[in-house]
Amino acid sequence: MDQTQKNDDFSSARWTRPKRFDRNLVVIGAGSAGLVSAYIAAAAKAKVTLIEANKMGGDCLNFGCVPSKALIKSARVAHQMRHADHYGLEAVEPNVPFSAVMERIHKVIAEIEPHDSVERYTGLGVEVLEGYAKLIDPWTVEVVLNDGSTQRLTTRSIIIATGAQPFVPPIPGLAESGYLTSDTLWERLRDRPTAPRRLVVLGGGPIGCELAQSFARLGSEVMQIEMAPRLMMREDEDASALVEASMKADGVNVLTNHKAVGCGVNGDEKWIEVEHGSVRRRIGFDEIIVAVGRAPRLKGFGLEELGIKVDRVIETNQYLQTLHPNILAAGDVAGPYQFTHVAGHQAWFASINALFGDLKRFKADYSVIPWATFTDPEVARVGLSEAEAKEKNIPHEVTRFGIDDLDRAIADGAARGFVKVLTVPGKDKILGATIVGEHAGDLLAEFVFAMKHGHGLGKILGTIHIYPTLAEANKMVAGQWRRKHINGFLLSLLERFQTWRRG
Ligand SMILES: Cc1cc2nc3c(=O)[nH]c(=O)nc-3n(C[C@H](O)[C@H](O)[C@H](O)COP(=O)(O)OP(=O)(O)OC[C@H]3O[C@@H](n4cnc5c(N)ncnc54)[C@H](O)[C@@H]3O)c2cc1C
Ligand SMILES: NC(=O)c1ccc[n+]([C@@H]2O[C@H](COP(=O)([O-])OP(=O)(O)OC[C@H]3O[C@@H](n4cnc5c(N)ncnc54)[C@H](O)[C@@H]3O)[C@@H](O)[C@H]2O)c1
Repeated sequence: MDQTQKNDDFSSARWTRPKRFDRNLVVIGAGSAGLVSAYIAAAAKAKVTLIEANKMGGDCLNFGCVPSKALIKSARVAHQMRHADHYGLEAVEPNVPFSAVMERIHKVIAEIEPHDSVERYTGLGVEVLEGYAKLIDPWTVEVVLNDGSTQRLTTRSIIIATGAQPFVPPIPGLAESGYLTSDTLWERLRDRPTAPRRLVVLGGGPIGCELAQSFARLGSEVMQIEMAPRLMMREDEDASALVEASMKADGVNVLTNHKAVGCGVNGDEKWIEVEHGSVRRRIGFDEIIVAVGRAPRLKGFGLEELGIKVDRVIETNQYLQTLHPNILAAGDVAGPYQFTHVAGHQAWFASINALFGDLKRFKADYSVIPWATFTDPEVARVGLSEAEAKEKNIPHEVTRFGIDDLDRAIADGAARGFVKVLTVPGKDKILGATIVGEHAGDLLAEFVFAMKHGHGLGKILGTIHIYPTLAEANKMVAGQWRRKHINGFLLSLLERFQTWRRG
């Protein structure tokens, strides 16, 4: 819906537009969306101010992608030590000084921090203010700086890039049980000598799965509670089944179809009550991580006062403009996806439309959006899943190659998973691809590129892939598609030709 067309009550005419502006652009939030927006604006020679209330780099660097991937790596090494006999070495039970694992995570964050730092962005020509921003009118932003002082800025355009935060469900007793979230766990568990002994992970989405598997591999007894019938509901059943089997093999006790209904503390013993059908039971734990989704940060900084709807995400049009066309939104706060690379992608549209929208606007393009969940095996997808194609009645053909048959995967002891490609019936045009397996997130790039640039499976088949690599799986699936579509008439002609040539 084009927000710029409606809601006269809050049209900009209600406020007095300054005759001139201090800045071209103010960006609120220095996470993935805000950093990229500010970077592009500075590159376009705009006077741009970036405001961050908490940590430069936002959730991805400080609480999300970076710490979780660093944790996954340590957990994977522990897993490999435990299963070293698969590679002809002696298997050993790893000794896990948990605080050292956490220290490494903080070192990794510190090593990446300079990429997103105040110094770097200042050097790029961005003015960075550390403080909390609030919209006063469609062209004025007030910042309460970390030193307690206040500053008011006037600007032609504003980008809201305030991100999202863990959603905490209203489960009775949860607050009293002292729950952890992705925002808090990296600090709260930092100095522990060992991983929590009994850990409940609430939620079976990407965060829940990545964390549950990692903690299990680092020695926790993990109970993962998911109210849906399976883990990773957004992915096809065959993909989530492989992940679930692998998590169970790692010792995660996966309880699907279980809804958390209450928590409590009896003396030193914390418990969570879960409901499965009509049966309720209590599970004791030492720590609980809540990972049941992320809610956009929408309230408390002036959006409501400007009439911008804040129900679920910031309502924007296809150009990422709110009902005030000079106020735009990007990243988790705008939806519909919650990924760092999508936040960065939206930032291009938001910043270009913010700076030049009155001359030319660009619609945010969501036609080819990839993502991966970094469980072991990884699950990566671009475009349609099989379930979505069926649900939307989209004609499609499925071609599947089992990675268990791939030379390099066999040599690496990683012979599991698949590449599944959906194509237009009778054509090689790719509608979607799902890869489950080692490095699936990296392998998917070829399909993302092909879809983005309109190349079909024929082009992938016609491309040399290095032997022996995991990437050959992409060529294999294309080869399988080709074999299904061989022209029978041509083949019989060929056979007759060869027979004739033998005399
Ligand atoms: C555990 C975990 C793992 C993840 N793993 C991945 C992954 O592997 N790959 C992936 O693509 N995505 C991953 N994500 C998602 C990814 O972190 C987010 O999609 C991404 O950080 C969104 O960026 P953003 O700029 O929209 O918001 P954020 O990174 O949340 O940045 C918003 C910033 O705005 C600031 N802010 C808010 N309000 C104000 C205000 N009024 N004034 C000033 N500043 C304000 C906040 O302090 C924050 O720093 C993960 C998330 C989590 C939690
Ligand atoms: N690798 C990645 O790219 C990556 C990794 C982590 C997070 N993320 C992003 O962060 C977003 C949020 O992830 P998430 O895993 O927190 O959320 P999610 O919404 O993807 O999954 C939450 C799960 O919790 C379940 N749930 C909700 N309430 C429950 C209850 N009371 N009891 C039991 N189960 C309950 C839901 O059924 C759902 O399956 C993701 O959608 C993704 O965009 C991305």
